[in-house]
Amino acid sequence: MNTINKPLIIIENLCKSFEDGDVLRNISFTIREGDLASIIGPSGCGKSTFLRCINCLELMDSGSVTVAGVTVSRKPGEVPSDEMLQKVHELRTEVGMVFQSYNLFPNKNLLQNIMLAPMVVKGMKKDEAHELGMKMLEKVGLKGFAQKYPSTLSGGQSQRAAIARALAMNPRVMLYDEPTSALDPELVGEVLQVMKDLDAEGMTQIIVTHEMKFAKDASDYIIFMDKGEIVEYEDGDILFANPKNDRTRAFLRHFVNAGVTC
Ligand SMILES: Nc1ncnc2c1ncn2[C@@H]1O[C@H](COP(=O)(O)OP(=O)(O)OP(=O)(O)O)[C@@H](O)[C@H]1O
Repeated sequence: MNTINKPLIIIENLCKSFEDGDVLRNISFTIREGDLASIIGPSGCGKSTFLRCINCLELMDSGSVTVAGVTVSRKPGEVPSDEMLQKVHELRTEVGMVFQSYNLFPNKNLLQNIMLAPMVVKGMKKDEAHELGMKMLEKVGLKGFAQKYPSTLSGGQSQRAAIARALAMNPRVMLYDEPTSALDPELVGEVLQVMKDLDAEGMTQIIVTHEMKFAKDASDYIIFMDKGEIVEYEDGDILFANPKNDRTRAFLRHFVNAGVTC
């Protein structure tokens, strides 16, 4: 953790509902450049929705998200304008996302999987994309796997390839939605190690995870969510309650009464 780094992701008053009710309730939070934040919380509390709203895969109902200086902002009831959708597009180019299911193209080898988006989306030349693809595979420890097809890989190798593919778009931020949940226990460590390596290189990362030990050991922040709110968060060894949240006010009072300054 580097406390002098500047904010890279600023989330303000983020709200999102689906037919069954409110899923994100007025979330505000800031993540500094280079930090690794883990989001934990009970099933259905809104972790994935929160992550998906950060890169506007789900457009918020209201509030704003700023990533690397690009802001998408929406007032309650506002119909998305072309300008807003342009901002969504800009913001999404700053963010790479990795899912529980690796979503690799089965009919392409690993190198082709990684080369595709830089060539199609960014118009990169084939030679350059090839060089980039090899570099990304090396970064995740899969240099010798360039010609392999997804069906021949373990889950851990597939997930590392999915990370390499996201990295090839040169994002400022990486988001991971339960990246190790589908893996056999012995394969979890190799994927978490890639995130630790990226952290050491200064990549800003947010991970929704059930890996408590990883969250505790590797994160700069742990964000605890419950019922669509951040109820508390841990920054280094200090646990902060969310002062806007009724359920955590009592918690905060407990700290103040105990003489701890939050
Ligand atoms: N696209 C959607 N349409 C309708 N409801 C949705 C949609 N996405 C999420 N939800 C609902 O929003 C709530 C929060 O879901 P979300 O996946 O964000 O929770 P989560 O904390 O990530 O859960 P889990 O740990 O089980 O993955 C759930 O009730 C879910 O059914």
